[in-house]
Amino acid sequence: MNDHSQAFADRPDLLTGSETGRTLVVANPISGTFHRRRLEKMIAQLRAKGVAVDLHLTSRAGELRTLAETLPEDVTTLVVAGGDGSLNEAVNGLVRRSGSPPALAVLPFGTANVLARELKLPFHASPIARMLRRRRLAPLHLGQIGDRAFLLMASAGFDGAVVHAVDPALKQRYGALAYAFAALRLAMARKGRDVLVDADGERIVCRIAVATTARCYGGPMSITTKTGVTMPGLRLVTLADDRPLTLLKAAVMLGLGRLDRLASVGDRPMTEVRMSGQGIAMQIDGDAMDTTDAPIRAHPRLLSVVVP
Ligand SMILES: Nc1ncnc2c1ncn2[C@@H]1O[C@H](COP(=O)(O)OP(=O)(O)OP(=O)(O)O)[C@@H](O)[C@H]1O
Repeated sequence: MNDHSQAFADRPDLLTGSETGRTLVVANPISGTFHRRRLEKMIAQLRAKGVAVDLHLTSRAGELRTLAETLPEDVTTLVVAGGDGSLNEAVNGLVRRSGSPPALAVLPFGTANVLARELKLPFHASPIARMLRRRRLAPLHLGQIGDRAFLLMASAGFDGAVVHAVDPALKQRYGALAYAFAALRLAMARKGRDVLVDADGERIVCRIAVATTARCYGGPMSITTKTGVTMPGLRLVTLADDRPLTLLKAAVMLGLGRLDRLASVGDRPMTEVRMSGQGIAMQIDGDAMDTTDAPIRAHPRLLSVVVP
């Protein structure tokens, strides 16, 4: 039993099969901070303690989703060694399984690693191996946009435009700084576009709209204090204007975890939201996505995640 046992009270199947099953580690070798030796050290430590572990390296985008959907039944833990984009693929495979899904775990190798920050996961091999052996589970609440699941957020407006504008070569080289460069360039040059948000029967016009399951955003920064991935309920966070000074203030307040102090920020619970607007850009879990006005809501399936 653990602190989250109550949250699993009506889903005991998510807590079963812990010690006897196999663990599959799927690593994305192109994720931002991939580190072969850290990966091998974690696996060696698990095997030394008798945990049955297999390793698979992805060779293309999209592979993880298929793997997660078709995992053999005896795999009870899927460890994603990668970032939030890889995790998004994994959850989209796991929610399509008919039976009880394996627990998800993370060896953070991404650039922003928002889920890892949200769950306060360790980043080094030994504490992760210990965490996997202890196998303490928490519920992982997801959102969906249309039929695609997300584990952190789906958003439209300035932040979507930044994700689309990031140069992959700069991201590989400078990591999270590449987002700051892109944001600065866009903030100075770009003509803002309205995002039209239909939120549970109300129309909101803003410049950034984020439907979030998570507390963290863009790394360790906090976009809301009113939800988190282990809690049910999405929040709709909006920013009414995206002039450079407002964006600067928003960045500072995000860093302080007090975004809701800004007059131009809205933070409300949401059930169903649609986002639209001429020429707006969208992102999902930190990756660019095609613009869609498909409904955004809580995902009906609950997953479980290994936590410290
Ligand atoms: N072998 C591969 N070759 C090319 N792309 C891959 C491969 N494996 C996975 N991908 C894609 O790489 C994308 C980015 O990977 P990932 O999210 O792991 O790292 P990141 O972008 O550095 O981290 P973060 O999302 O935390 O910023 C994923 O969306 C995934 O679809």
